[in-house]
Amino acid sequence: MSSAKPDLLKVAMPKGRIYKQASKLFRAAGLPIPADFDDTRKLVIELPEVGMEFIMAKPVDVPTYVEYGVADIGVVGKDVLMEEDKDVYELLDLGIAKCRMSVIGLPDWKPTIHPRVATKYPNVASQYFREQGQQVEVIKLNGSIELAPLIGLADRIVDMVETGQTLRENGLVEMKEIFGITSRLIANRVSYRMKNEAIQGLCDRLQSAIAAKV
Ligand SMILES: Nc1ncnc2c1ncn2[C@@H]1O[C@H](COP(=O)(O)OP(=O)(O)OP(=O)(O)O)[C@@H](O)[C@H]1O
Ligand SMILES: O=P(O)(O)OC[C@H]1O[C@H](OP(=O)(O)OP(=O)(O)O)[C@H](O)[C@@H]1O
Repeated sequence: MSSAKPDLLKVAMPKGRIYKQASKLFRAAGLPIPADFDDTRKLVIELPEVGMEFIMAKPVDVPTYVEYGVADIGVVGKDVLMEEDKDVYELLDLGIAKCRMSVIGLPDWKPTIHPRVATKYPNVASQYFREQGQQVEVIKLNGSIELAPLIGLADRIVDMVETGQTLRENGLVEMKEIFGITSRLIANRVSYRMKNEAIQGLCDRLQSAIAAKV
C-alpha cells in the first residue's frame, strides 16, 4: 500500500478579522473548520478529513502565496486585490468582511496647493486621484491612518470604513466612497486547471452557503 500523502487543496487563510467570518462560511458549506485556528501559533494546518491544508497568512500576503502557487486558493479582501494587482483568478464574492474604501478628511477641509494623502493603499489612492485629475502626494502608512489628518501629516486619507465609529471618535468625515469591499475567493491559475474538480466543488458549496443566508 502506498504511504504517499493525498494531494490536499492548499488554502491561504487570512489571520485576523476575516478568519472568523470565513471559517464560519466554510462550516456552513459543510467543511468543519475550527473557529479558533488563528488563535494558535501553528501556521500550516492539515485537515485530511476535508482534503485541505490551511496556510495561516497575514491578509495582505494571501495573493502572493496564491500567485506563486504555494497555495491553490485563498481568501482575501477586495481592498488587497485592488492594491496588489496579482495574477490570480477571482472566483467568488464571499460577501463577508463588508466595508468600503473612502476618502476621509476633517469637516473643514479645503483644497491646498500641495495636497497630501495618507493611506495603507498607495496604488489605490494614486489611481483614484489620477482619475480625478488631482495631483496629490501619497504618503504610505501601515495603520491608525486616521491619525494623519488629526496631527497634520496629511490633509486627507484613503482608508476603510465599516461602522464609521473610528471616524466619529476622531471627528473625521467620509468625503467620498471609492469602492465597496468584501472578501473574495481567489485561485492560482495553474491550480484552477489542475485541481479544477476540487476547486469548483468548493466554490459550489460556498455559493450554496452564501445563497442560503440571503
Ligand atoms: N473595519 C473593517 N470592517 C470590515 N472589514 C474590514 C475592516 N477593516 C479591514 N477589513 C477587511 O479585513 C481585511 C483584513 O483586515 P485586518 O485588519 O484583519 O488585517 P490587517 O489590516 O492586514 O491587519 P494586521 O496588519 O493587524 O495583520 C482587510 O483587508 C479588509 O478586507
Ligand atoms: O468604520 P469602523 O468600524 O470604525 O472601521 C474602520 C477602521 O477599521 C480598520 O482599522 P483596523 O481596525 O484594521 O486598524 P488599523 O488602523 O491598525 O489598520 C480601518 O483602517 C479603519 O480604521
